[in-house]
Amino acid sequence: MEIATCSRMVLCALRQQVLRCSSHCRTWARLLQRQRSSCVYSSIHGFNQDEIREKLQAFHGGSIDLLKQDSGIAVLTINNPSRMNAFSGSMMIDLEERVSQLENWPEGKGLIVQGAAETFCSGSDLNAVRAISNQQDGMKMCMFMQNALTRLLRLPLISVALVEGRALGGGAELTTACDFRLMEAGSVIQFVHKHMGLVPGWGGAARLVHLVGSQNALKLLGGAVKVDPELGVNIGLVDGVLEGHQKTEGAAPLLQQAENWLSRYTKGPAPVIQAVKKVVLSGRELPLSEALRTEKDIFGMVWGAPANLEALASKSKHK
Ligand SMILES: CCC(=O)SCCNC(=O)CCNC(=O)[C@H](O)C(C)(C)COP(=O)(O)OP(=O)(O)OC[C@H]1O[C@@H](n2cnc3c(N)ncnc32)[C@H](O)[C@@H]1OP(=O)(O)O
Repeated sequence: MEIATCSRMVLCALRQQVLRCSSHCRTWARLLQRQRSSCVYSSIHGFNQDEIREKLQAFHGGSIDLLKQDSGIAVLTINNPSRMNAFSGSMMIDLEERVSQLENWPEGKGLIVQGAAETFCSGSDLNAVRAISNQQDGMKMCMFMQNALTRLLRLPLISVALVEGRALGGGAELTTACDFRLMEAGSVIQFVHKHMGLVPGWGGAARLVHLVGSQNALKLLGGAVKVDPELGVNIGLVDGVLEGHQKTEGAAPLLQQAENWLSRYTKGPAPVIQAVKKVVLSGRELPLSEALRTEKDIFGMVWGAPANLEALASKSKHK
């Protein structure tokens, strides 16, 4: 083949590659924009993020810790052991910041949300709740947490709440902002809101109805039912039960068990795992026509991409 013809072909292939890349970039940008604008509340709802952050900052204590691992699985730890991992105001801000970090993690595939010191989370810090018991501040805190937890659930990562000990009130709501829930034998999830003269406000009721149906949700909220692992599995709230590592001799540490459980869904390249989460998320949340269009966009990003080309070249069989 003539050198000129050969160079023309290379140039043509390069141009196609550039066009393809810029089209992918535009699709990514559009999807990311969709994800960002997917906060439930913004200024048009009278929500002022800076104002509520300033208020929440006054109630400090504890932290939300993020560990991003080379495996592509991150661990988010609710860390306030002296208050059974209750959420102080500053922890709510921390949570929002950690979610932002996870939204910008190209290598990410999975997320485990756990509590420190062998319990999950006892909900809002009751000291903060008492201090902001006026209706306006309560609503602002509720909007802030709904935004943060909605973004948590919409991360392009497959997420698991690892429930050890107790998940109460807002802690129970937090478990519903993950794709899956694993419970240690002997642990409890309880929407205790009714006993506090409340209903869920962090989006937990809406998500619970999606997970277990309105009949079961009504029972759990109306009766402030203690959900043990057996009941959780029976009603579809819980996806797996882990051996209590302290009570069962030879059992692996809980976090290790959770990572093993999750790894069957996170095996493979990050762009493919993220695409899997995105198509499921759009199917879960969008009206059918919009979900189908989003699925097409996401499909366009994996079609002909390295993982797809590699699989085609290896002539893999699915026996
Ligand atoms: C969004 C709406 C919400 O989340 S409303 C909040 C719902 N949560 C609650 O009402 C939990 C109330 N706490 C409890 O029922 C018990 O403390 C539980 C979690 C069952 C633990 O009991 P127990 O093992 O006996 O420990 P304990 O009561 O001595 O607690 C240890 C220390 O932790 C504290 N703690 C616990 N939960 C919270 C909380 N949500 N806010 C603030 N502090 C909390 C306790 O007060 C106790 O502190 P201290 O040792 O007395 O200083």
